[in-house]
Amino acid sequence: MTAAKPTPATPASAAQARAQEAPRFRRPLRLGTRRSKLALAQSERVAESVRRLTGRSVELVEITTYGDVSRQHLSEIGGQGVFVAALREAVGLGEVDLAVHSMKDLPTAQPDELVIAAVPPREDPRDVLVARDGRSFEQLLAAGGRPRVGTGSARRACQLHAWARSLGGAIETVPVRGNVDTRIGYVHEGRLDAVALAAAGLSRLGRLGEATELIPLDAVLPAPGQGALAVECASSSAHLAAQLAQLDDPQTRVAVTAERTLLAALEAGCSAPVGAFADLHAEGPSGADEGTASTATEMRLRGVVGTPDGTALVQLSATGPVPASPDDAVALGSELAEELLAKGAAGLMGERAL
Ligand SMILES: NCc1[nH]cc(CCC(=O)O)c1CC(=O)O
Repeated sequence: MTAAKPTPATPASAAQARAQEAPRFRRPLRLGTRRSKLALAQSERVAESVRRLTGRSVELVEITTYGDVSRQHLSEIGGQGVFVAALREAVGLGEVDLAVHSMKDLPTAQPDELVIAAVPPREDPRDVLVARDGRSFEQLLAAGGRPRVGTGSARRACQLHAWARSLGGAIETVPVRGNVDTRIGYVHEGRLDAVALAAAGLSRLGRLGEATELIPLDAVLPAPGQGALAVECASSSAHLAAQLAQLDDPQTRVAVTAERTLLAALEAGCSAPVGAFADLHAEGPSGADEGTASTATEMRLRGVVGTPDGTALVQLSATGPVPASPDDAVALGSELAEELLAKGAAGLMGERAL
């Protein structure tokens, strides 16, 4: 600390300055959230960023969604969209000012009255395994029998079966749902040999250390948008949207835009076995450097579609210059979707068990 100086007449921080510029915005912002630990963790993290950026207080408003109370299997009640619908409704009705969604749970159709004001920097997009006795996937397979792997996701089931086969083994996938504790509990209770989860979810709960393996992207592609968040507000809240835009990471936005375009173009239901991942990298042979924000020149979009038993699977990739705007990312997503459809993707999705 330097010696005390006379207190300046101007506000001490940029945030306070902004708050003073717009006194009518000083009531607390209401951020609608689901009540699960994961939703609360990611909502609180975004709330903290919004407080820092705007100097406004932000309060969390818990909203119970049908998906939280129903014990039905997700594919029967309409997939992850059920979690999002109630939050979107609350934003649309002005009951809350904004909502934070896991991007992968967000339906690809964007309602006119809502806008994704920010897509913050993405976390690790990969899936992980939490396996018994700290075992790797290969070790589980080597133990013989058919290890029981819990997942409620057709995408994960499809690719995990295919991965096991590529290693000369076989697994049994067991549908599970419930929160992270419940799922991991099945492994500790000995009911399952492993469960597959999103790294980002565990990480946001501070539990990534419980993962026994980060599943390589070459084995299992994540759900479109996995690891990313969407900060949504009413389209009519232009001032708020402009403030929230400061949380936006353009690279994450173009990547998830490409992935979600692929999903939409495949006309896939949200429980369909579609994986997609776009990464930005420096030009050159595939597998070259990851490419940082400044050096990336290309974006590669990978997509996979298959049957839940993993016996049929189409995986392709498309590479283009780093999109200058989300619209350019749409082009790459559409192109890859067309190629996947030409290779029979529609037939594979049609075969999925409902
Ligand atoms: N399916 C529910 C869901 N929605 C978002 C995440 C994790 C966070 C993310 O992917 O961004 C999870 C849990 C999981 O799939 O393990």
